[in-house]
Amino acid sequence: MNSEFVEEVGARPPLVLGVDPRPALHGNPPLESIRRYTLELLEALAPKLCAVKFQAAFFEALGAPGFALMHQLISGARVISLPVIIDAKRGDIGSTAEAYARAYLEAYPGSALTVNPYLGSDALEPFFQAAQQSGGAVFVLVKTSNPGSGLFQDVQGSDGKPLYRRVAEYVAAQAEAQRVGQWSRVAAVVGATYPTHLEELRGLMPHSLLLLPGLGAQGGTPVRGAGLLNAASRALYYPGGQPDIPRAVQQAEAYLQELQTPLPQPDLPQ
Ligand SMILES: O=c1ccn([C@@H]2O[C@H](COP(=O)(O)O)[C@@H](O)[C@H]2O)c(=O)[nH]1
Repeated sequence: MNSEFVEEVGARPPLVLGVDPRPALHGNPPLESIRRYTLELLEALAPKLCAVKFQAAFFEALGAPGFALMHQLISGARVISLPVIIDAKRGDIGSTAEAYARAYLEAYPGSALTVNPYLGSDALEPFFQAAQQSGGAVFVLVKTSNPGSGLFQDVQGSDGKPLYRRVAEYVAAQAEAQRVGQWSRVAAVVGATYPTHLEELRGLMPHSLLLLPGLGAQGGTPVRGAGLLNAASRALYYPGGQPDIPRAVQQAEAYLQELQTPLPQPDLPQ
C-alpha cells in the first residue's frame, strides 16, 4: 500500500491550497499557462501546506483538455509528495458510486475525495471501502460554507436534531471503524464561515480531519485546532485577484502565523 493520506496530512502544516483556475486570468495558451503557474506555485508553497485541493468543476469546465490537465497536476503534486484532495462532491446510487470511487480514489492511491451524503449510506460505502484499500480518505459534506447551506442542512428532525448533526453522527460512527492512529480515513467538510457549528461538530467527530473551506474570499478566518485543515482557493491561488507566486507565499505565511501561534493557556488556580 502507498502512504496513508491521513498520516501524511496530520504531520504537515494545517493549510490547504485550493486550485480553482480561471483561464481569463492567464496568458496564452491558457491551459499551458495554468499548468506552469500551478506547478511553480505548488513547488513554492508545498512546505507550508498539508494538501492541495483541486476543484474538479473548474477543470471539467475546460472540456477534455481541462480534465486531462487536472490529472497531470494531481500527478505533479504527488511527485513532490504533496497530499491531494479532489473536490468533486460525488454521490450516487451504490453501483455508480463504485465507478466514482474507482475514478478518483483507486486511480490516485493515497489521495482524498469530497462526497455528498444526500443519497445515504449505500451511496457512501463504496467510497469508504475504496479509501481503505487505497490508503486514501473521504471528506463527507457535513456543514457547507455557503450562505444558503442552512436551507436543508439546518432542518430539524422530529428529535430536534438538525440534519447536519445526524450526518456528523453517521460520520463519527464510520470514522471509528476506519481509524489510522489519531485520525480516520472518514473525514468531514465544515465551512470556515460557521465557526460556532465547528465547535459542536469537532466534539461530535473527534477522530475526523475537518476540511474548512471558505478561508479568505468567503469571509472565513483561520481556525486553530488539531486536525483542522484551513482551506483557501482564491485568496491563495490568486492573491490580489491574479496569479502572483511571491504574494501567495506571503499570504500562506500570514495564515500559518495565525494558525501556529499557541492558544492562550487558561490561568492556573493559585
Ligand atoms: O462547503 C464548501 C465545500 C467546498 N467548497 C469549495 O472550496 C473552494 C472555495 O473557494 P474560495 O475561492 O476559497 O472561496 C471552492 O472550490 C468551493 O467549491 C466551499 O467553498 N465550501
